[in-house]
Amino acid sequence: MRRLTIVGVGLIGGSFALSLKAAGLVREVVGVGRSQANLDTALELGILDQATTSLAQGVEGSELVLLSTPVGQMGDLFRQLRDLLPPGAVLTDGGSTKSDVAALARAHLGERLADFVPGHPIAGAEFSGASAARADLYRHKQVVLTPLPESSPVAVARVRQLWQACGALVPEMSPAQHDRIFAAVSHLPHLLSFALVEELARRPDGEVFFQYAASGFRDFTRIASSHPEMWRDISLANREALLQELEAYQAQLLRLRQMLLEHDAAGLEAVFATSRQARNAWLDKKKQALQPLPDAASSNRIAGNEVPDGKS
Ligand SMILES: NC(=O)c1ccc[n+]([C@@H]2O[C@H](COP(=O)([O-])OP(=O)(O)OC[C@H]3O[C@@H](n4cnc5c(N)ncnc54)[C@H](O)[C@@H]3O)[C@@H](O)[C@H]2O)c1
Ligand SMILES: O=C(O)C(=O)C[C@]1(C(=O)O)C=C[C@@H](O)C=C1
Repeated sequence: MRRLTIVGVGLIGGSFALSLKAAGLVREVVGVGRSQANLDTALELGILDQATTSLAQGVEGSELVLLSTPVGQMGDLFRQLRDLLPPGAVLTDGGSTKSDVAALARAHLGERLADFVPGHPIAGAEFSGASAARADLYRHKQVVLTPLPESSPVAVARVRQLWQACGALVPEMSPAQHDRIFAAVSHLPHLLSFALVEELARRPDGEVFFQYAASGFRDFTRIASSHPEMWRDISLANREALLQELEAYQAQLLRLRQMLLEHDAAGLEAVFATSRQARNAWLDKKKQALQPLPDAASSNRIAGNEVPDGKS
């Protein structure tokens, strides 16, 4: 591809650019940002070849545009891109929520809706900005596409091919199913982690607790170091599903509370045992999915999926 544009050059967009550059699939990457300092970092790190704060300049002559800003920015970007997206260009995004993004695209993109393919890389970290970007972030990770009925099959195939070239597996599902799943396995855990740390930080004697907090606390709260703006936008965008998951979790906490009140040792142990078994089974399955196939000639093939070698 001659020119790729990344709107929002942070962990997700920067890693996509680095990965496609490493695969030799893109000649020039243009970054559009709102902070010059972050764009300068991206230029220094070789993520970008050109940088601008103007969306109009940034998408000029581009063949593919990735929106990798917080999801709260996307409505405004779609509104502008309806007229700015070059003819023939494909538009995609990496936002963590999909029903809101699909609705915003439908509301603002007009005839260019067919060129839009919503996506979500299930890979990330608590770090943000261009300096957090890594060429291998998507290797052996999943990238969920939630194509719209209006999305052109050619655009979907193109986006799928590029994520596969980054080393990712690319399942598809509906935006609603996506949001239900990720409310439970991503959005709720972040809410809980932020909540615990903030509650301790607000205590007048909070310092004492932090002083003695160790690896259990560190593991549970790693994601509370994530970007507040990004998580504000995700929480509000997926509010309905998140509220449902929060209710289910509250019911579970009440159940545990009752067991504690009743000194119900067997009940507590049964919950912990089921949880441990489920988590270990999940980890084993993940490990197995990453085993190379017996006849795999290269590490680019992994069980159940073909991952191309980056040449198109
Ligand atoms: N961090 C993760 O683990 C993760 C994983 C999967 C998906 N996502 C999603 O990917 C997107 C980006 O996340 P990230 O972790 O790369 O964030 P990030 O903070 O590292 O990068 C986002 C960048 O977008 C820029 N930006 C914000 N508004 C802009 C605008 N209007 N125009 C141009 N640039 C703008 C910010 O200044 C920042 O540099 C979010 O939608 C997030 O929900 C994040
Ligand atoms: O590893 C992390 O720090 C992440 O938060 C990554 C994580 C997740 O919850 O798994 C966060 C948000 C995304 O949309 C996808 C992935």
